Amino acid sequence: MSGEMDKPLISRRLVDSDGSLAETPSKAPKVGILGSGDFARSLATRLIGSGFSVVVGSRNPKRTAGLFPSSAQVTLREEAVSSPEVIFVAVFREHYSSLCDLSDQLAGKILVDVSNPTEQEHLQHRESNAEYLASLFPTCTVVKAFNVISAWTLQAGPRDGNRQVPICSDQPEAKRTVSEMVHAMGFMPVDMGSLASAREVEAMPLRLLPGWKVPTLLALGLFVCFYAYNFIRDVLHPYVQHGKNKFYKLPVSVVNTTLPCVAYVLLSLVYLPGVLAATLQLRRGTKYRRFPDWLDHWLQHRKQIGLLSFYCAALHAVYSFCLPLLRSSRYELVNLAVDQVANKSHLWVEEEVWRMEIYVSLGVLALGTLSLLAVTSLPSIANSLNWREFSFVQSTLGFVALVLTTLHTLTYGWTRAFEENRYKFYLPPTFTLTLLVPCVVILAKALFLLPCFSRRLAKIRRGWEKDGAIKFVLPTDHILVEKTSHV
Ligand SMILES: Cc1cc2nc3c(=O)[nH]c(=O)nc-3n(C[C@H](O)[C@H](O)[C@H](O)COP(=O)(O)OP(=O)(O)OC[C@H]3O[C@@H](n4cnc5c(N)ncnc54)[C@H](O)[C@@H]3O)c2cc1C
Ligand SMILES: NC(=O)C1=CN([C@@H]2O[C@H](COP(=O)(O)OP(=O)(O)OC[C@H]3O[C@@H](n4cnc5c(N)ncnc54)[C@H](OP(=O)(O)O)[C@@H]3O)[C@@H](O)[C@H]2O)C=CC1
Ligand code: HEM
Ligand SMILES: [Cu+2]
Ligand SMILES: [Fe+3]
Repeated sequence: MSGEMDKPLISRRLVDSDGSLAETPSKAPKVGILGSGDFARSLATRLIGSGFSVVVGSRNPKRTAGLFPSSAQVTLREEAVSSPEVIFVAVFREHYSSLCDLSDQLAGKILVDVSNPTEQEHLQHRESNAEYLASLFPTCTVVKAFNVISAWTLQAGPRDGNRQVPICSDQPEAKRTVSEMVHAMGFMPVDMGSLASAREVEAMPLRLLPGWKVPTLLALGLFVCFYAYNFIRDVLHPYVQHGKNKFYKLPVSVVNTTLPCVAYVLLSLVYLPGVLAATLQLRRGTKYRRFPDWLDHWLQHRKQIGLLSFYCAALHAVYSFCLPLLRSSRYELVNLAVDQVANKSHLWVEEEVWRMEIYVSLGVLALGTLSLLAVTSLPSIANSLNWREFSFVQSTLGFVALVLTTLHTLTYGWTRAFEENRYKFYLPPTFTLTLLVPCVVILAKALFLLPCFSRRLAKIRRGWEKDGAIKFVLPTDHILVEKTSHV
């Protein structure tokens, strides 16, 4: 623990309440830590690096002292808590009660609860760890902070990973003191209100990409269905009907027929809810009524569905570039050449050449357009665009990508939908199935461009209502209002 870590991040300075940097008194403020585990060690190192002086309270200071930076004072718990005003409690919830012996010395001080419950603990206790700590020490002020920062991030400094530290407490003054410390350590304090929010703050590290669950399951479901369908058509059918072994197609060929279908269907599912919402608004003649829950949810998950579509499309492009490299395709090419030499024929089907040149070009253009959408969905880029620019890329260019993909698929499919020998076990070629939803979306969008519809829709979206005067009806369910999507 040398070098970088010893250098103060914001040396001997503290952040003033108004956010400006102010000189601290020449004596470094003293901070206490109870516990000598992984978190306590990282915290002590970071605090010292940020210009604080640290005193650690351990049940066994002799054993643990060697693990801390030399400038940290490691001592018995009773001794450690006597002078600092702010004391971090870096022990697990089940050991909080062991601190009760110290309650006299702790009276009037600020206790910072950094603990994280396990998922099971979180479900088991209705009361958050911080509130439990507050109930054990009624004479102290408890502040919840730092639980979302891992010991590792504390060690490595705030350059990588999450910089935000949610803070809550019932005492604004204590919250401000801890916020200033968070700031001085190079992190961003985020005020989460009173200690009643502690349960929510403690749930944060338990989350694993919640907005992605349904879209990911949807993509996986589509993948499995299309893969099975393509397997039956491209592998099982030749095997059963003609005794041909085409199992070599499983890793690349079948995957590369499946991925683009998933990408295409997902892309159309990004634009379908907007069409459904517009249809509902047209039918109801007002925008002041909530959409049904399923539609609302769907509208809110479009970003994730779109990014998954982009991911599958990008994989499809890479797989497609690899096709000529495959041994199977080289053998087929050589066999074809041998056949031609034997028959002295010259193979150049003009229509096939044009078809492929066009569909590959359209595919590349579609992927290029989708990349723009993906890039603008990065928060740093989205923040630099105004609302109109963002909606132009997301709504207009996204729709252009859907049209380009449809043309790509149509030129790829060409007349195959009408050739009888393309129907394996009476199953139509895969691309015909994927065209259904996108074509509905494109037709509906075209329909909404007709003056009669577009004018009415524009009026409705400006607040006009079918029944005459503009009415502003507050939804009965106030809590849900903020989460409601508006199209
Ligand atoms: C790769 C990729 C990345 C994506 N990233 C994001 C992302 O970062 N964030 C995100 O939200 N979505 C993202 N999406 C999803 C999608 O692009 C957006 O949700 C997009 O805005 C949907 O467009 P839409 O036209 O269907 O719907 P909307 O833009 O919701 O509009 C629906 C219709 O209503 C019209 N309309 C909307 N508001 C008004 C109004 N006030 N007055 C008049 N008419 C109106 C529009 O012109 C449109 O015809 C992404 C998609 C993809 C493929
Ligand atoms: N590790 C991490 O990345 C993060 C940890 N946290 C939280 O920090 C707290 C500490 O975690 P961590 O440092 O990883 O855990 P450790 O197990 O490494 O350390 C816990 C400390 O608690 C003390 N302790 C252990 N048993 C008892 C006991 N029976 N009675 C009293 N004190 C005891 C010990 O200190 P001593 O022997 O000196 O008394 C020990 O060093 C937890 O609440 C955790 O949720 C929060 C965010 C991230
Ligand atoms: C660099 C970009 C792209 C290239 C080079 C490309 C190339 C190809 C190729 C070679 C095929 C034929 C695959 C086969 O022989 O089985 C194909 C089919 C297809 N592609 Fe693309 N593509 C691109 C982008 C896209 C994008 C962005 C989408 C959709 C979002 C897409 C959707 C499809 C679909 C649906 C099919 C038909 C699959 C089938 O039913 O067999 N492609 N593409
Ligand atoms: Cu959902
Ligand atoms: Fe959700």
